[in-house]
Amino acid sequence: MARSIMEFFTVFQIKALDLQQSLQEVTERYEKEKQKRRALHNSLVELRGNIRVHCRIRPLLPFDTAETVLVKCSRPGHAAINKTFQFERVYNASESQDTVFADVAPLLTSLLDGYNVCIMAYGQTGSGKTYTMLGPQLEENFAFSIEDESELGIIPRATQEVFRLISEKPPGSYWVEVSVVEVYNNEIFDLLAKDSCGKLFGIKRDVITTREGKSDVPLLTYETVENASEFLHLVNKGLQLRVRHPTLVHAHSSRSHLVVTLTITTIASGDNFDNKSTSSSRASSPVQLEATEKMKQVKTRLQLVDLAGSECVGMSGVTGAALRETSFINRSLSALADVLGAIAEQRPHIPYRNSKLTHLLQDSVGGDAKLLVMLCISPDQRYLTESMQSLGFGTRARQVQRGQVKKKSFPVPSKAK
Ligand SMILES: Nc1ncnc2c1ncn2[C@@H]1O[C@H](COP(=O)(O)OP(=O)(O)OP(=O)(O)O)[C@@H](O)[C@H]1O
Repeated sequence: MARSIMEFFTVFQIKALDLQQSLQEVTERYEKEKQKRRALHNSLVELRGNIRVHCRIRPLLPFDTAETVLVKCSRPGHAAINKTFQFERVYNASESQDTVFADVAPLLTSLLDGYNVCIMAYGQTGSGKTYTMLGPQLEENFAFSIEDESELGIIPRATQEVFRLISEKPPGSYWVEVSVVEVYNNEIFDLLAKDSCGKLFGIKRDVITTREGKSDVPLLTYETVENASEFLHLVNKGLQLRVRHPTLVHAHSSRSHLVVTLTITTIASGDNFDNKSTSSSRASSPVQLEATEKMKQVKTRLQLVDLAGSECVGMSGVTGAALRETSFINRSLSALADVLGAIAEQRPHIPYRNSKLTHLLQDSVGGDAKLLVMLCISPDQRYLTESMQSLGFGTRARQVQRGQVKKKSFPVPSKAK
């Protein structure tokens, strides 16, 4: 009896020790994870110039880690692959839209602090770009489902977060405008333009370079939105005009690049604008008045980009018009890679104008925006070549050294003479 009680206590002690150990392990792991998240948060807020790449992968191998992707493969008739890719963050299959967004959210704080921000999804067709940026699409049209909030992608969540952050600021100090554009067959379409009956229909627009060297789309429709649901409603309507086409790889393949832009205008308040200097430089003419009013505003831009997927024609089995679309998609994506290559090599000429996509994204890719690339990788071993290409694109993007990102601030008014 005494022996079995002793045994019981020993077992109990060991169990208690186990429990204590695993509790300690869990706490340590939790602390490590918290530190990592804090570091990621800080690095996003402090992002200065370089491009960050996060990789969303429905795994090639079960042992991809939080920062590395290991591709290891031997196929008969092919050279064996054993390659490791390093990114700022790698998401595995079990990581939710919530987790992905939690890593993106700090960029939105930067947006209201005066930085331009661009988040861009890149990857092979069917790899999850639209899912990551918008959420699951409805079958009947291109709209995304807003029923299940946990499935919402970066675009709707980012808008909710922007409006939440604005609600914490003094009323009337910010306003938000939205534009929705698709680049299809190397043409730009304004998806919020309306016909004479007020019905949305995509009007062709052009992209130009302004005298200041910025890219601009004259006559583009900007709609003012006052809350996230107005925004979602508007974007969903615009999305129904987006071109899609079934392919052998993806039944609802996007055939165009989608660029949703939120322009935030910050109105100067007593804190961020020197009222004394304004009164000393009081406007004496309409031109001067307009100039003074402009000085009281700062515009920052959040560009959210769902690129069309790179595609191997042999795999997607497209013919006719869809084949033409594929050729335009692949050409514009290689123009994007060329631009990154030229920036990386610090060439004097950056070929932005080789495609409408790069011309449109010029200010975000080469300019002063904080840029995050969400790399999406297909889980299917059949698409290994395309996955390797995407992983290579992400690696190149990380090597690009850009100029410093610039914070927009209110200009200091010159003193009146
Ligand atoms: N992480 C994920 N979890 C669950 N489902 C996903 C995930 N990523 C993608 N999917 C699903 O996979 C399918 C293809 O995804 P999606 O439409 O986002 O691909 P895509 O990269 O945008 O393709 P394309 O470039 O051809 O438009 C969709 O049905 C989508 O809901």
